[in-house]
Amino acid sequence: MNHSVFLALGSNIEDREQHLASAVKKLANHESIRVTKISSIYETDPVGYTDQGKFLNQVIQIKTDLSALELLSETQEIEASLGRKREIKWGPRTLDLDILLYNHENIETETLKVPHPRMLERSFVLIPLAEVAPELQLPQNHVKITDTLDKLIDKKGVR
Ligand SMILES: Nc1nc2nc(S)n(CCO)c2c(=O)[nH]1
Repeated sequence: MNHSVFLALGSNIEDREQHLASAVKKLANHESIRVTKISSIYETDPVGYTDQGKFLNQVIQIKTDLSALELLSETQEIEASLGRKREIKWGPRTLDLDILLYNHENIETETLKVPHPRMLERSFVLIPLAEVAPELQLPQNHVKITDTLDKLIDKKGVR
């Protein structure tokens, strides 16, 4: 298992906790994936499309032998198996399973961008990520995740 990957999970359709737990279990049961770190679960107000229920968000670290694109098809399969219907693009979802970081690689294909393009402005991603990997240096800016989080909080004026 020589690739370190961080995944973001989110759900705002009940049973939210069950959807997150099922996704982690499916990943852990995959023969080429080992779940190595699991963050706390955070209840967060929806950002972007705000006319929807609160999310539960979580970040996990996995070690895997899968390539990034092989992992993407596994995550899409798990989303589909939990009933993910892409009705409204930014609308409610049973489960979102996003690849945040794949080693320290920059990947850009039609179907996959890593590091996740919106992760630096998402406190619902950065806070659980900082919990499981406080020493992580982000490939985008080579800044420690905890310092990036401080900047985001300053910018939003939340203290
Ligand atoms: N708080 C919160 N807001 C969100 N808006 C979208 S879209 N999403 C889905 C992210 O891919 C979320 C989310 O996971 N959490």
